[in-house]
Amino acid sequence: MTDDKLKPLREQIDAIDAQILDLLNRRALIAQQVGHVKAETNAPVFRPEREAQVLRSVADRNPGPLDAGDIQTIFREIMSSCRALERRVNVAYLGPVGTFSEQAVYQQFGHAVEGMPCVSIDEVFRAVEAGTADFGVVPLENSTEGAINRTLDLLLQTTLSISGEISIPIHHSLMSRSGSMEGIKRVCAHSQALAQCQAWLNQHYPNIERQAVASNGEAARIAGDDPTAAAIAGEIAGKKYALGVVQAHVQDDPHNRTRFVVIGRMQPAPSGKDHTSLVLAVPNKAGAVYNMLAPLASHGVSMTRFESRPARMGTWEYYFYVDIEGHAQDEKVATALAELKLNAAFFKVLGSYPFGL
Ligand SMILES: O=C(O)C(=O)C[C@]1(C(=O)O)C=C[C@@H](O)C=C1
Repeated sequence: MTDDKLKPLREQIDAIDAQILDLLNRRALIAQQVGHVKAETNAPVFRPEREAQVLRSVADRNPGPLDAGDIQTIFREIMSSCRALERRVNVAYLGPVGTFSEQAVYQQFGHAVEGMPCVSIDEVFRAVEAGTADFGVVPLENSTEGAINRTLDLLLQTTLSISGEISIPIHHSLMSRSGSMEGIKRVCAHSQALAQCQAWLNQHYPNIERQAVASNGEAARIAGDDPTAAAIAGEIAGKKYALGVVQAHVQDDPHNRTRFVVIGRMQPAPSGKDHTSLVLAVPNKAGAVYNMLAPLASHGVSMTRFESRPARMGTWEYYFYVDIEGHAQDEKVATALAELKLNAAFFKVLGSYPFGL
């Protein structure tokens, strides 16, 4: 009975799938032509501003019933596969596989990329600077724990630019081989993850040793090998090492998120909705920070983030990491930046890039 009703509906789905298949391949053929044009001029294959515009436009035009976010996920993968026909880009990230950094790579580039897990944030920068990887993805800040200082320090020194941002919800799970805490003597995780779960751990397992390891992926690997170790990590990492979930969502803040940035040698053109990241320093005198930022207000440029970091050596006391709305090529931003530069003892534009989706 049910099958009788399903048959004509499935026939309609089959017919539509044939059309989708045809259209996808027609799109891919055009992307291949784009690839040839780019190859002639050595132009970059990955164009974050164009991808952001396509994703915004499909979400805006989406009539439903499919969810706009789901439509974007589908189109991100379509563009990823089309891009891979032009050339498959390599993306270095803080490994091992199964970490939130890897998830951030796929959220930005789709799955048709070559992921290159690296052992440290330094290694990610080195791989991109040396040209071994086209892009890198590094964590910049966590909503509970604040800035990732190593990333800030390396952004100051590097010749690379920020070409994208990605925000990922961070849900930590406590996991072990058996899926229980019986016989568990230590809980392993990255120090940031231990910090993000400390109230929960204090309440539930105050007497179990906590061990900081290089990454949550590494913690999951350890727990996969050692029946007396549990790991705090994302469930993707847990699945990779066949761990059972003792308790999901053990992070203290349910809205915990990490913001990642994409680093590379290219500088995206304006997409219409962009952020620009800067590093500034001012001479150490009263009112200097206030004066430094005055051009932003006077030209109507909004500041979305302000972070200070000790300079450690040299003439200035602090570096200020500032994010603003807009692209460095937008007229009012360009004017404000030119004025900022005049007042600053140190001034570096880290990059302009599309708003994270
Ligand atoms: O428009 C381009 O430059 C393309 O290469 C096409 C395309 C796409 O599939 O839409 C693929 C890769 C780029 O990152 C942007 C868009």
